[in-house]
Amino acid sequence: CQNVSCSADYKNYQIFGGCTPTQHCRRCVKDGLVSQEEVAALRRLLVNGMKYGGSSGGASILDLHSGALSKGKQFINIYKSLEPEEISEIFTKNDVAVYRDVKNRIHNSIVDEFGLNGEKLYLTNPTFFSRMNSTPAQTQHDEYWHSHVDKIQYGSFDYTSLLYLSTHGSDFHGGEFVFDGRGKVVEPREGRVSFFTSGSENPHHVNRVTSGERFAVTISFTCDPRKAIQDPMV
Ligand SMILES: O=C(O)CCC(=O)C(=O)O
Ligand SMILES: [Fe+2]
Repeated sequence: CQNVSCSADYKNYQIFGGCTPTQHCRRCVKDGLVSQEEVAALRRLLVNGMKYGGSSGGASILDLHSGALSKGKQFINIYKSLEPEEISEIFTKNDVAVYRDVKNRIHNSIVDEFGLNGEKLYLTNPTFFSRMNSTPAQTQHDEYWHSHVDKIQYGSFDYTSLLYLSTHGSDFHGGEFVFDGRGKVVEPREGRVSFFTSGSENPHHVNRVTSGERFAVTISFTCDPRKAIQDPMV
């Protein structure tokens, strides 16, 4: 991991002991936390979900918690617009168990790396699968290449994690993850997990994908129990 000085962003929110990053801000990359079989299951889930939707531009998301799925220029809620049989074509109980296990492992890794109290770090919204490709943007949601700070963009985030389900240089070109400033790059590769504190100490963007398809999962954590979300139900 690489240490960075924490920004003052967290002071604009309530501070939660044993969780809020006020002293230790960093960026970590871990390989080997997630197995090839798990990656394959999650990637299949994402590809299956996209059969029922997909953005008309270059960025599509599927959020199993809220049910949001990109479709054309908008979003549908899979739990409202799809039949139960269609939902079961997207994911099985086993796939959801894989998702939960992987998420818990990443949670534990963040807790260890930052010395947190595990009971005080919660999953938050939005947590979602993403597919990015080189299709020209149709709406702002497709413009994934802009620099941003997750805590400012999404509010509740304190720790952001990213799980990559495809590999830069073989499944797709472009699409590197870049921390702005000194331009430190994380090359997406299958099973790689990157996590970092979500404040202004870690502004970042994704380079435009020039060919192929980039699959990832954004898994977000908060220290605020009021912002906690539950595992998806099946
Ligand atoms: O997919 C990525 O590598 C980064 C996505 C991202 O920055 C975000 O979801 O906030
Ligand atoms: Fe981000």
